[in-house]
Amino acid sequence: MKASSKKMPKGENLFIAAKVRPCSDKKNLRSPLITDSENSIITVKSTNKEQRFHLNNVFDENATQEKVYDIVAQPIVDDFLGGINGTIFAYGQTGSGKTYTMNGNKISETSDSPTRGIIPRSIESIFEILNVQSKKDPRSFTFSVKCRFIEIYNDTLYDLLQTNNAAIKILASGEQILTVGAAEFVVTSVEECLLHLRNGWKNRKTAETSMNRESSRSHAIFMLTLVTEEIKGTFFNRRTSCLNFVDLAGSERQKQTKNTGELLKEGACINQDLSHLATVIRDLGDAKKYIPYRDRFLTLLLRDSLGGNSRTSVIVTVHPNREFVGDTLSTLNFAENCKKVKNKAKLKKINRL
Ligand SMILES: Nc1ncnc2c1ncn2[C@@H]1O[C@H](COP(=O)(O)OP(=O)(O)OP(=O)(O)O)[C@@H](O)[C@H]1O
Repeated sequence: MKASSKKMPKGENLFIAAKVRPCSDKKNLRSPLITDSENSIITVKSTNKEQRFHLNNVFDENATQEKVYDIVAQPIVDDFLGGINGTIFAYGQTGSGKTYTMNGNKISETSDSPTRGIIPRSIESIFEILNVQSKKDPRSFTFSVKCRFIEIYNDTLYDLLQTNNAAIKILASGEQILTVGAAEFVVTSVEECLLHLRNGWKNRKTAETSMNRESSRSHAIFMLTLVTEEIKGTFFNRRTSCLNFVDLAGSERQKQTKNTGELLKEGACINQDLSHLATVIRDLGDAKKYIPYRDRFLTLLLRDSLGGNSRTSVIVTVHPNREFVGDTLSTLNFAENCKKVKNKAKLKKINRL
């Protein structure tokens, strides 16, 4: 299988898209956002100025989940099948549609549901392509897919696939980032993989806040590892690649959320992680020599996805309501900084028989 970069610009830069969710308040029709999807520009009108952001893609509030998948995720999935690591992550303020974009409208949606998100669509595409290849050539092509699912909650890592939701450790060993103690399951079909995804999602920490009825209180990372073995003439080709789907918790302003107690503590931890992520992205954009990945679990886990051996797509989600214009600007500035980050995705070498 060949790695390809269909629809994604050649080169190593991160692919950055913005998505506007539908307005939550029908009376609030004076949205400060103007989307020009044809030219991939989003403009924010605040009190007395206009700020334009030119990204790789801009999806307006009518964009379908299928379109978002085709542009943001399919090229990364194709490369993953060809042996190249990939990451797709969603970033944005609380309630702006990250979980909707990554997973869908509900935890379990059927395979014909138009609202299913990037993760189930990617899983379907991966197994469809692998099964076609292995049926065509069962003696010379074999594959194995494994999945893990972890969350970072209040500065601790948990395994979402273990019923006791066990705490796990993260270790940086040379080029590798290891999640020690995380369960890893072999999955042989779309259904099996989706079952783990849904079970893990149910274990994820969420809570009702004033901004979102089911707000994620943790960063969730669903990880797939693929090993393919192919014999071509006198060549034996073994490739390993990882694909991470990251649904970050949303940034939140205490003034707006009015959270107290545990929710306030969680919010502070989420904001610290996101602020450190923004620092790492800025430092990478400025080509600094030392990047402080190790200072937070989130950035350590994403080390390869940001400035490392991976192809990465970032989808920033924004709310069209005027009251959130400050958060929208902050999210789009984050997107603007991501544009400067360069990755160095590598394909492992072919071994001769
Ligand atoms: N494109 C969309 N179309 C229809 N509904 C949407 C869309 N995007 C988001 N929503 C709805 O908006 C609400 C908030 O979305 P979601 O939970 O995905 O936000 P979030 O960014 O993940 O929030 P948090 O950071 O608080 O977890 C949900 O009820 C979701 O169904």
